[in-house]
Parts: sequence; structure tokens; C-alpha cells
Amino acid sequence: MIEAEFWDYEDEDEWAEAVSGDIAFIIEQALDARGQALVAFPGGKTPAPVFAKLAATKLKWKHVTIIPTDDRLVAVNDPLSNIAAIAKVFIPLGARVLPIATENKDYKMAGNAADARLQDLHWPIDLVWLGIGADGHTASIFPGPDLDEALNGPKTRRATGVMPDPLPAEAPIARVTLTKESIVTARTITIAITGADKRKVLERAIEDGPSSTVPIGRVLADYEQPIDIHWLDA
Ligand SMILES: O=C1O[C@H](COP(=O)(O)O)[C@@H](O)[C@H](O)[C@H]1O
Repeated sequence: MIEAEFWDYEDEDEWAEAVSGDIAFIIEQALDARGQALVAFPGGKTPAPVFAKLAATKLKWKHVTIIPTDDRLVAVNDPLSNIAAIAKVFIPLGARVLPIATENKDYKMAGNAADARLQDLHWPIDLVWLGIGADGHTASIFPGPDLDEALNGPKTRRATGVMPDPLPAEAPIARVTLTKESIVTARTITIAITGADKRKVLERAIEDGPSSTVPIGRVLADYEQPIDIHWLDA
């Protein structure tokens, strides 16, 4: 059973403060325990206010490695680039920000290259912060020909290339994503979402668990720890 608790907010500032507070706490715990922290942050539009709050938090950023949960195969100066949004905020603070994708025309090769690079990190990830699409995708685990590889590939596989089918209107591009295994082995998962549509999709996915028809349900069904879900009524 998925053990999830919703935290509801009506004010964006309060929501962003709460999410960044939780993330900072987890990073501090990792730094205290292991002297370093490995975290995965989502892309898309939702994280921006949280990034701003987090950037204002005093942490030993030089010991923090940040990877995106997923990225779109675009140039780093493309507004759709997830790594660009993370790098812009956290590189100036001294964090190590590592890309998961390169602008490779072959998304399978891009996934293989990302997987090889990620093997060298200190696993498991301390925190995976997940975003969700209104279609129920999370990270870049989408319906399509690569769904099974992303959900059920070899346990040692950290990342994989994905061609969403159908392509999402807001970013109709091939992706590289962390695999379900990389996500569910994380020490902590937290979710931050906005809007009634996403909440409905997530509640249904949690209810359905392993039989969920959407990727977020299939991922969470294999996570054995409690999850905090920060929901902004926007
Ligand atoms: O494509 C993506 O979508 C999800 C959700 O994005 P949002 O703009 O609706 O917040 C995101 O979590 C993921 O990282 C991204 O690549």
C-alpha cells in the first residue's frame, strides 16, 4: 500500500517555503551523515518558486550533487531544458549540477550515455523530488514504446531514453529519465504539485497502486516508505 500524506496550501509562497524547507532538511541530514548529498530535482514549470526559496537557504552547496529527474533532448539554451533551469540557480551557489541528457539525436543512445555517466555517483539518491504531469507521467516515464524499460528494466539501470507516445503538447520531445528503480531506491521521495487536475490524477494513482494505468502510480507502488505530497491549490 502506498503511504502518502497530502499537505495542502492556498498560498504559493507558503507552499514553496514548505517544500524547500523539507528539501533543505533532507540535504542537511545527508551532509551530516555522509558529508555529501545526492538529490534529483524535477523539470518543467512547477519547481521555479521552490528553486528560488532553496537558493536562499544557507547550505554547504559545494557538497551537494544535483541531477535532473529527467530531461528533454534539447540544447541547453532551449527554454525546455530542465538542466538549464537547475544549473542557472544552483551552479552559482557552488553545487555540482550534472546533466542527465545530451543533445543526442538518438534518444536510446542518449539514455545509454546518461546511464553510463550516472553509474559513478554515490547511490542511492538521498532525495528524489518528483513532479507530475496532468497525464500522470512522472520524471519522463511516459506511456509509449519505452515504458516497460523505464519501469521494469534491469535493476542496475539508472537512466534510459524515452520517446513518449503520445508526445506531450507542452514539450513534444524525446527524453532521458531516471528509471523507476533509481527513483524507488531513493532514501526519500517528495512530491510537489499544483492544481486540481494533477491532484485528481495522483489520488487515483495512489488508490489504484500497482494496477494504476499511469506511470506515477506504477512508480509509487514500488516505494516502501511514506511520501509527503505538497499540493498547491492553484
Ligand atoms: O515534462 C516534464 O513534466 C513534468 C511536469 O512538469 P510541469 O511543467 O507540469 O511542472 C516534470 O516533472 C518533468 O520533470 C518534466 O520533464
